[in-house]
Amino acid sequence: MDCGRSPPSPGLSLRIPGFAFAGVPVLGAFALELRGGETTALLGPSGSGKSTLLRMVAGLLPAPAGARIAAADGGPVAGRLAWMAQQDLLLPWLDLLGNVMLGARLRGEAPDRARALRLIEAVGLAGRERARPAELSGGMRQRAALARTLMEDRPFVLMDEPFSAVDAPTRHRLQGLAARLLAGRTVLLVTHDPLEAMRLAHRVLVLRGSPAVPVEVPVPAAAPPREAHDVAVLTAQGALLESLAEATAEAA
Ligand SMILES: Nc1ncnc2c1ncn2[C@@H]1O[C@H](COP(=O)(O)OP(=O)(O)OP(=O)(O)O)[C@@H](O)[C@H]1O
Repeated sequence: MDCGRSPPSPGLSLRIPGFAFAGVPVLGAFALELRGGETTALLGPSGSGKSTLLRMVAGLLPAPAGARIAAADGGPVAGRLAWMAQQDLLLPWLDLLGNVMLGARLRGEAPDRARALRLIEAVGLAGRERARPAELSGGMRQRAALARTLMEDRPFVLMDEPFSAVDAPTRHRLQGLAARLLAGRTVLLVTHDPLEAMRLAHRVLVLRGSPAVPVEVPVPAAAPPREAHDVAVLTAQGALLESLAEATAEAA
């Protein structure tokens, strides 16, 4: 199934004047353009504000005064976002098909059952439509979560450590699947995994400093998805790891 978007999704423009929780600064002031149809990976030390930024973009946290989060096509951001988290957030009492169609049901719309079935097939879960989440492995549940994210067919996709809870080979397969199915969307991917960032992202940012601001790091010349064993990917992964170590030392 071709889930890519053509033409690609619009870009997202973020201008954050800084952000604090109860007076404790978390994010510094910065402006960031997420290019349309591209995946931007965001890394940084634990507590540097990655999820905070993601939640702000998603509208789950009130943006501070003076912040601007805008779509490059002038359209709204709210209502055009899909979210995929580390926890699959599947409802245990619904089967796989019910979970994939949940968004439409919650909005009181008639779900597109044929599309849901095609997406379930695309993530390799055909034949498991009637299975409850408890009957699926962790990797299968994340694939189900990916199908549910794609079911929303939103131009903007926010992913918060989407594959961190699964084993390395499963993560590797899920990354390939996500790259194929999310092609053309504007994706902001929070991850702790430098290899994941270098495989999937057009641009890689590290939150550095205190309060933290995103700093761009070099990526291999080839367009993503990139092979994990590619020398350029491994070299970039090493450099990213060093940048993360420096960021962690700065934050300590
Ligand atoms: N609701 C909240 N109220 C107060 N402080 C918060 C709240 N949410 C997060 N924080 C604080 O804001 C800072 C940034 O948290 P955030 O979850 O964005 O970090 P992160 O980079 O995503 O971390 P991790 O990699 O561990 O998930 C942390 O110091 C955290 O304790």
